[in-house]
Amino acid sequence: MPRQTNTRISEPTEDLDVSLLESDQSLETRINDCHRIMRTTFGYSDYKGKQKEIIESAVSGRDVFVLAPTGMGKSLCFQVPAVAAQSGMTLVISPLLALMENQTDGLRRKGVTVASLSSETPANEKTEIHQALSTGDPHFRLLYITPERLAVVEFMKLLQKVYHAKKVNRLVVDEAHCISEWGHDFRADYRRIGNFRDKFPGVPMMALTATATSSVVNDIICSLRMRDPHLFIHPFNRTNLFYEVRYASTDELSKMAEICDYICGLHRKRGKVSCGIIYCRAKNTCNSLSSYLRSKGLAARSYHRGLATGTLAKTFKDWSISGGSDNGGIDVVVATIAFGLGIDNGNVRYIIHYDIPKSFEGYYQETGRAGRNGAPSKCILYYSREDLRYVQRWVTDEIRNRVQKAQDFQYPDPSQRSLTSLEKLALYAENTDVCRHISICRYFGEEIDEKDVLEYCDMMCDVCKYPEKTRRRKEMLGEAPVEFRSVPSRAAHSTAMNGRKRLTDSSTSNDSPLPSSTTAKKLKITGYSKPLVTKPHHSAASLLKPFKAPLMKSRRSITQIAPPPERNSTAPGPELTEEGGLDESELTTLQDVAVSTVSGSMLPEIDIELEEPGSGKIPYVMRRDGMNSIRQTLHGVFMRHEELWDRVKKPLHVSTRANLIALTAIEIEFESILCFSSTSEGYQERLRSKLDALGLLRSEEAWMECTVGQEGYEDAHEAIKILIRLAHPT
Ligand SMILES: Nc1ncnc2c1ncn2[C@@H]1O[C@H](COP(=O)(O)OP(=O)(O)OP(=O)(O)O)[C@@H](O)[C@H]1O
Repeated sequence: MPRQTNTRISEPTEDLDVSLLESDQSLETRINDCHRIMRTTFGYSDYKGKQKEIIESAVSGRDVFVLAPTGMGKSLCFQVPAVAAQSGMTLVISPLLALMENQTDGLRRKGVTVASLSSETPANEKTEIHQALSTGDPHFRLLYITPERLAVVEFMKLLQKVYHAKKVNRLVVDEAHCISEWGHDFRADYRRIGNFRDKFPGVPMMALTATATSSVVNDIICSLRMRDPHLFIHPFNRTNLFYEVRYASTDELSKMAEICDYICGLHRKRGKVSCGIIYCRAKNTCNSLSSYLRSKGLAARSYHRGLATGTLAKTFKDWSISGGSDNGGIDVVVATIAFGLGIDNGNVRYIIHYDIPKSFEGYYQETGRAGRNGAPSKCILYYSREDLRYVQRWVTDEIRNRVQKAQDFQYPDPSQRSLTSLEKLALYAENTDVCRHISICRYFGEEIDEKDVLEYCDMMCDVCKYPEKTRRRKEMLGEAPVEFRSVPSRAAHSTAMNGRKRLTDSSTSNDSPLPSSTTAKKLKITGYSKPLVTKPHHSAASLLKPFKAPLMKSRRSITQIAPPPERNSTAPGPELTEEGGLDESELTTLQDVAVSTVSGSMLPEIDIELEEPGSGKIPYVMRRDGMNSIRQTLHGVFMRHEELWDRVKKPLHVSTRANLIALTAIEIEFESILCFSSTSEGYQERLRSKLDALGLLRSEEAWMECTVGQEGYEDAHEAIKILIRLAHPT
């Protein structure tokens, strides 16, 4: 990776059309204006990191590439020149609406005129922005857009007007790693931003990211067609973050209880609420963990894409209230990666990864939400080989699909970077010898001599602070590390099994490799460890109690159970498709399901009744039918695959099984369907997808923890968790 960090202020390169630059003021005046704006508008007494040099380079008209750690203050690098310019606007491309909103709100509070254009912008606001653009000289200093906007012809025409009036000062690409197919957050529309250079020659560019390896940096520069960009590469190290890996069991209860204890302990120690984020891969895990934490008195809330936009906005707002629940806000957000990029709250004191992120970059980005005001903060990663194996399988499947597609359409072989990144994250987690700060920085290509460890870590990781303890803890992982293998490429397909090779081979990893000292300790990932069994924590007990199913009249009402039908009953339940879903011909409409359920003979008669709903938004009959459909589907699956009962790990009498299925159905209906539905249509939609997912219960994957991003499996696994929990009450 080019390591140019030269801070010289250079005049614009020859091929730039200088007449298009911000104003006719001298460079010195423009720079001084920036310094003034930094102090007056933004209220900072001084620059942070290389902000000054970056800003100076930008106003000189250069293309600029900024690679700086999370929380360094990258936004200021383009906001200050944008505000300091006497006229014209800066166009900012941002990947997430929440991120755009975050920044525009912040700028408005500082009195900056700013606009944002997205699918969520109200029609009247959109019209106003279009009108402003059509004048050729919009009044706003910054316009935030998503990359998709650059494909809107009408918008591009308006932009041409502004460009011809010489009022497009700069194009900024925030979170630029999204451009690169090798970046962890690739977005196809980002790839097309490069056309901007052809359409608007001479407009300087700035690309910023916190997570890019050398190949990603080069890819971004090429894709954007940046010209001789001035590179500013900051060290990745975040000295105020304490990194710790906890070698976790797959015993969810212990993990949840330990997390709860950690948070409560922190509150006690600091004498006040401490703000934090817990990252989970699956939405359902977010829901279970946040309910658990709430049951323990913490103000916790879930944040994931399964929730309504309004709910997410409120959660974000409440979480941003300084002092958390002490001041009417919330203490902790339990989130998927949807709560990631750009989340900027200086008070975040801890980040917990409940399970392994998909990539090293994702881990770095997410931990980067902590300690943004410079105060010490903790980052805890729960790691188990079982969990790693699940994610590995998922990432491998993704690559396999892409290899297949490449084969079908004669595309070049896809990159296997995602698997490499996951492997490196596993190496990081399994390592107990090398300082975690050093491991992170090395991953991003920094060359570090271990004797310089003190510059990187002042006892701010478990390896440096308590090496013995860390090593002992790791021993609990057992003797069966996980083996990583690349997916055979197209070329290798012909020689099928010869395609097996280690991912850390230079042939598959075109990024700066981890130094030999680390790679030498390559994981002997050869199989899978036995689950690590830790003693359930005392406070986990309450989690074993079934969730209250508020709409159920009483548990007593389901005790009279008619004998279930024989296994080869002549009244089978809905047929399952090859993929494990419900056959559409069997279940054309929910009404069909309901009728077959209620009048069908396959379900044991159990006297269950839901209580009349409080809000009454969803008709009672619909709810009852929905719950019965769930029962019927569960019943059908377990009848056909009786071996599944073995997985419940408890001998159950047939009547108890039926009872258990009924209780599970009640809870699923309430927790996963009703709670998320405000209209009958929404309810039916959710019910339908839930029923499809329940059909997957017969597949192996559904019983595994790895439900990452696989909607159906996530739902199926959630149902299993409910069933198992209810089967093992304390
Ligand atoms: N010169 C400065 N002095 C003090 N604080 C600053 C300065 N510049 C920025 N900050 C603060 O640093 C924090 C991080 O800024 P910002 O969100 O721009 O970081 P970032 O580098 O974009 O991080 P990420 O990549 O994680 O989104 C913000 O709270 C911001 O107010």
